[in-house]
Amino acid sequence: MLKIYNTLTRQKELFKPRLEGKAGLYVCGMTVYDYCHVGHARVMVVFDVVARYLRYLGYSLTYVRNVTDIDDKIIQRARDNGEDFQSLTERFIEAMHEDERALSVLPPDIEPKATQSIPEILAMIEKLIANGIAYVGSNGDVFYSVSKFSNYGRLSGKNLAELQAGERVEIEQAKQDPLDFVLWKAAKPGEPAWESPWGQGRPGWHIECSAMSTGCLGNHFDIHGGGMDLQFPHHENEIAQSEGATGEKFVNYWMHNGFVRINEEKMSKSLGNFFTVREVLKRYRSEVVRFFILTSHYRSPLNYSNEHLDEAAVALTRLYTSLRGIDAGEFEVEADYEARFREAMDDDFNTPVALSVLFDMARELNKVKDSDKQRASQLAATIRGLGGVLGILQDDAERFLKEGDNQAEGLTAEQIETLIQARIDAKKNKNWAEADKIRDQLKQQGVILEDVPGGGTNWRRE
Ligand SMILES: Nc1ncnc2c1ncn2[C@@H]1O[C@H](COP(=O)(O)OP(=O)(O)OP(=O)(O)O)[C@@H](O)[C@H]1O
Ligand SMILES: [Zn+2]
Repeated sequence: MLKIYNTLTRQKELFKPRLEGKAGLYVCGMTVYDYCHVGHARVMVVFDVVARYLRYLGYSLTYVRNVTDIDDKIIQRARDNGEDFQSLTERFIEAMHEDERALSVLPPDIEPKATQSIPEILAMIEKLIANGIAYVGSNGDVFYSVSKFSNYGRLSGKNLAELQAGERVEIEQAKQDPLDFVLWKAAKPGEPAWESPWGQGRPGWHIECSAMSTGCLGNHFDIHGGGMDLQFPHHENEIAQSEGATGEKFVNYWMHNGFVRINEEKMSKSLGNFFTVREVLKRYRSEVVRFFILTSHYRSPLNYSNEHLDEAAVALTRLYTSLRGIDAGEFEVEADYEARFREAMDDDFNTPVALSVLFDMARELNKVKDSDKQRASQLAATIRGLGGVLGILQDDAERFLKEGDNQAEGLTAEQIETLIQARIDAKKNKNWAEADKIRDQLKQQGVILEDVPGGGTNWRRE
């Protein structure tokens, strides 16, 4: 029986769908003004596995992941580029779809865009005003009145009094209360805008998701997901808006994935510490990247590093090596291993444990390969069958293993020079540990450093 960790109740709960045999899943998707980084890839892959597993369990699933295609950062980037915002967002939506295909992420059933959901958004804001929960501010923006929603703060475990105490004296006079958030922004000159009862403007970020999710899945649906940074305020505000407008419960299970981190920090566009999916795919095969993401439980942090990706490549190669030369034939998935795999996945989608079951199978397969062809084929069929639930191990083993050799490109000269410079800087700062670490890292990549007497560093490939 599937159990899901529900952020709302802070415990694992048995998954009971609202409607027998059916499930609805909504995930907050990308704000499309740049290429997807590995953090975004994690959202895509994690919820792709959730969707695949729900379907494998027999649920008829509707999976919705939105696209935020209008917001401040989009407007700013389009302005910087001197292009209109649609040409910017179209380009990055296409790039996102390419990344998704590369990572074997199956497209969601519905991919609503904010700019195409304006009527639903307006209807919800009007409902909130009619219910006395939203108001038009003195600047023409429409705000949500947080104090009118008694459950505010439940998801993120904050209470109103605490939040209010944390707010500094209001700077924005248009609001009645500092905690109130914007539902509709009045247009400034030259900004993209839509007609509304409150004049030209555009939707706030939170209302988009309330309108798109309920529009696609109904007022009350099963699962809502996104990165853990979205718990507050985004998802808190979604609950307040949706429940405030419909009077019904909004979502039964809230799922949040942990961050992809670099050196203990969230990988993010704003911090500038990110690797785009396409950069990473130049060095690692897409299946390795997908596998890497699955090696960690979705709620745990996932530390991005070349070493971890190299480890993922080695591990995946081990699985493919076990499959080499074995014809899976017509065999069905073997019941005992499948039960163990399911037990892992039923436990809040525990992919690292599910992968360990695949490794156990590979070990047995290696043992019986020469002695028991029948058992070997059955195991191969099981590895491939269960691997498919995770979206891995569907390639031809021979091809995967051969490609592996060609792809070991190593670091580019530019990357090597950058690391050498970082090592020189570390030494200047007497940070010997860091300097040694860089030397070792380069050595692992087959690059040998030779310090020149009197300063400077030469390098060569092993
Ligand atoms: N480093 C990360 N690890 C895991 N999930 C992430 C990471 N960064 C963003 N996400 C998630 O990706 C989804 C899309 O987010 P969005 O496009 O709004 O990016 P963002 O959070 O603004 O990214 P950034 O922080 O890089 O600017 C959200 O569900 C968000 O929580
Ligand atoms: Zn959202």
